Amino acid sequence: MRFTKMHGLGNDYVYVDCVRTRPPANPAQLSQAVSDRHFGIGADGLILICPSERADARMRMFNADGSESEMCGNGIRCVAKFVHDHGIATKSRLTIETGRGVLGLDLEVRDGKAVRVRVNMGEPILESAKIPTTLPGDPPVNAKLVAGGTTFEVTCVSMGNPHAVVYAGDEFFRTDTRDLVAELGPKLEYHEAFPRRINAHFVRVHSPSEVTMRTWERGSGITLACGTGACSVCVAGVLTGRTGRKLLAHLPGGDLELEWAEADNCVYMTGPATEVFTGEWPTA
Ligand SMILES: N[C@@H](CCC[C@H](N)C(=O)O)C(=O)O
Repeated sequence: MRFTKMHGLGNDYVYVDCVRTRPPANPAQLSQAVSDRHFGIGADGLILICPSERADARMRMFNADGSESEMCGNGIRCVAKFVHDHGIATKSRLTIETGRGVLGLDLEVRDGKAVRVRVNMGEPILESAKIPTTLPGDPPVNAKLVAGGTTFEVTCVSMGNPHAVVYAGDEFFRTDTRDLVAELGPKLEYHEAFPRRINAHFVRVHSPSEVTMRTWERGSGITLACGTGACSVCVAGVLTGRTGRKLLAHLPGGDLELEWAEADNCVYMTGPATEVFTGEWPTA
């Protein structure tokens, strides 16, 4: 099986062209195998680029544990780059079908290759999270819950896939002694309030237009960036009055530009997409 390793801000996936080659029989199992950083290719998961009747291509994304997610923000930028650079559709405006519908993308092309992509990530979904306790006076997306013995105030936003945003102290950004994201991220992911599990983001606000965030991803653990997560942080910032509609998010792997547009209620995400190498994965 031919594959291409790509990343968006270090959020890396193995991409397989299923437009021109047969799709893998068991993508969940394949994702676990290729993602293994010691015995596989090494990745946060697997993304299949498939034919679509409604868009230029369709993506299916699998986390490193084999679970399938509805969407991947860093992944969709790389899918667009692959579709463009590898000649599936050589336009600078593309549509990609995802688990949350068809999304539109604008590619910045240099020397024939897409380098940056702006994605219309669609409207945030705010009523999807089922949370037992809401804070008095807060919208239902805000909740207080206890995970791993720590009380969290979370803001839940779905971008097709579920996210919990926590405004956290400096201790969540230190990794020299004890990594609280590694310790408490999984407790939030598997919290009983989230029957479909959740992606957890720990955010420090610098100004109304700038944050730093770290992520614990559902099904993949700590990653260097999460695109849908950064969109949820942008929305959560507006909902909680902490940040404005335009946001620069610093993630461990680099920066994303975000905007929750008033005009159409959609979230726009802009960031890079990078191809690393191609190879052959042995199939039985
Ligand atoms: N890294 C992604 C999100 C991948 C899916 C996520 N782990 C989930 O299960 O929902 C992104 O860039 O959005």
